Amino acid sequence: MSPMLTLPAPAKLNLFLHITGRRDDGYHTLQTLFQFLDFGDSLSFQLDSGTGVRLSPDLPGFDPAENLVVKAANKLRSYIGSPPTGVTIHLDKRIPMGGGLGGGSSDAATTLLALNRLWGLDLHTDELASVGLELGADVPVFVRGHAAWAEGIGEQITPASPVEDWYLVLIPPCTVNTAQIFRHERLTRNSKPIRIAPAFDGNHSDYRNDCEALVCELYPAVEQALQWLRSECGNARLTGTGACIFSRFPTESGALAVLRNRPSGIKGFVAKGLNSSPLHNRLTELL
Ligand SMILES: C[C@@](CO)(OP(=O)(O)O)[C@H](O)COP(=O)(O)OP(=O)(O)OC[C@H]1O[C@@H](n2ccc(N)nc2=O)[C@H](O)[C@@H]1O
Ligand SMILES: Nc1ncnc2c1ncn2[C@@H]1O[C@H](COP(=O)(O)OP(=O)(O)O)[C@@H](O)[C@H]1O
Repeated sequence: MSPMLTLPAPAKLNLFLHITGRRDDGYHTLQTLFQFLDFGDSLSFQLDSGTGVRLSPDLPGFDPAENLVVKAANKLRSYIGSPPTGVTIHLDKRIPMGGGLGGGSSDAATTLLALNRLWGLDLHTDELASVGLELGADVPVFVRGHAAWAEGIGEQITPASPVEDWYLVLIPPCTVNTAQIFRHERLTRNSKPIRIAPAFDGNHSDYRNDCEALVCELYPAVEQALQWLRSECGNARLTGTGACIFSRFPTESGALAVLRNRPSGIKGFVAKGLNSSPLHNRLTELL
């Protein structure tokens, strides 16, 4: 039996998200600031003597073939032509699905980096990021492993260093469909492009999430949670296309105090913002 490699797949926040246009292929141009969280999924990888990709456990009501972990492993297998071995993967899922926390994309990135290491492929990060982009617009930022400004459809990435504050993340009891939000006629798509500033951290009322108004209109649970969080601590914002919302705090204890007070029926957690991905930190430790 080969040794097992266990790696983290961190969640992300979009500290702001401006939509600046729509391309002919329907994808949207945006400007966003990504930061990782010290909260996420965990994946374990073990090579085996087979040729296929096996994933456990099944996510309830979800076709395993559609899991981005399996898709990432298969995409890498076709990219290299002849996979050296099979692999068995265990996914410990903690990031809420469809929450705007990037769990699927992060799981995919962790799978690409793990198999690059275990199969001894030595593919460059640029190559892994372009394989990842075919799986989703957010995968490259997780592959590169640094907090970043993203432009284009999310694939043009510039490393950034926003303040590593504490965040309270609330999980309203609903799942938002990203494609539904992007195809909606009432989504605003005309934010004026801003210039990237190295010290900028999105913590300003001029910066917002352009999906927020529409998501609140379509998902009252998100609007209620946002109103509550704003009444408690002033700042609160949607991440990605939701449904999760977050508020920033200078201390962990401040965030935990508001979490304890949350309305019944809403889950949440407190986590620290990280500019360096725990996945990359772990891979470096293992070198
Ligand atoms: C907008 C973000 C911000 O982080 O939202 P979240 O998904 O995290 O909430 C992401 O870039 C989303 O990335 P991801 O979830 O990987 O999206 P994809 O699978 O690539 O695309 C899902 C659907 O969203 C639309 N889409 C996505 C990204 C983009 N820049 N323009 C789009 O119009 C497309 O209709 C696409 O079919
Ligand atoms: N391993 C995975 N974890 C989460 N979602 C996945 C996974 N594989 C495929 N998906 C699909 O990707 C969608 C987006 O998931 P996720 O990345 O967690 O949220 P978001 O894009 O809102 O940040 C899910 O609703 C689900 O249909």
